Amino acid sequence: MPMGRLHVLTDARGGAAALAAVEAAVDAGAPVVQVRAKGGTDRELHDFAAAVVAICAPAGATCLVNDRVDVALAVGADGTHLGAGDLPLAAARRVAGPAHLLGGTCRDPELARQLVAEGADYLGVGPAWPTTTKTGLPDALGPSGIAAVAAAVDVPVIAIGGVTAARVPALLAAGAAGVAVVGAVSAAADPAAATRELLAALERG
Ligand SMILES: Cc1ncc(COP(=O)(O)OP(=O)(O)O)c(N)n1
Ligand SMILES: Cc1nc(C(=O)O)sc1CCOP(=O)(O)O
Ligand SMILES: [Mg+2]
Repeated sequence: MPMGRLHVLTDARGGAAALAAVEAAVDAGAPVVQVRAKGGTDRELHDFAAAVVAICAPAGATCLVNDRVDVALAVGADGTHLGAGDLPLAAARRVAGPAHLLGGTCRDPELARQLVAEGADYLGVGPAWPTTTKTGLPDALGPSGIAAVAAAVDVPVIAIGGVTAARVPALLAAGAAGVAVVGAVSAAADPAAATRELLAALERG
């Protein structure tokens, strides 16, 4: 399955509003949705992820689950995105098999190379710019930090953190294959229009 260039991450609170934004984004052509829900029970995460798969699958959109390869497999998602505190990428690969998409978060070329050696299909690299969506992140990498990682590996680099349509050209020029967003779609007054704007920026390059 080809890796889409726009990853729309769900509002971490989950629920009906998050699902409505996913539906609008997928209807507008978002190729990848990442289920990113924090703070709920395993059952709540499972049910939310299953609902996102049910939106993505008929539209041909790829569905990834953040943090939890077990939940991704249980709901029939296409892949899992793993961060520093999650199951190691190599372990997730052993559990999920070769066909399951696996992405890993990294912020420097050294970890990027390690994750690819462990079997990463793509890398999420950030924060590209400061973000209000997540706390505790290191300083923003800027396009030059994204470029350093993109030059080190041959898997797609998906830039994340403070991404807007206006910032897409700088990221593509840095070697990013695509972008991941939370606020730019989930917090938009019109998530479908916001998705179309991001897709147009990616298409223009
Ligand atoms: C595409 C993409 N890149 C990076 C991240 C961050 O993932 P992670 O390090 O697991 O942090 P949380 O998202 O769990 O807060 C991502 N989710 N997606
Ligand atoms: C979930 C996440 N991870 C990041 C990282 O750099 O690892 S930045 C981020 C939040 C991205 O949200 P927004 O598009 O609203 O800035
Ligand atoms: Mg995570």
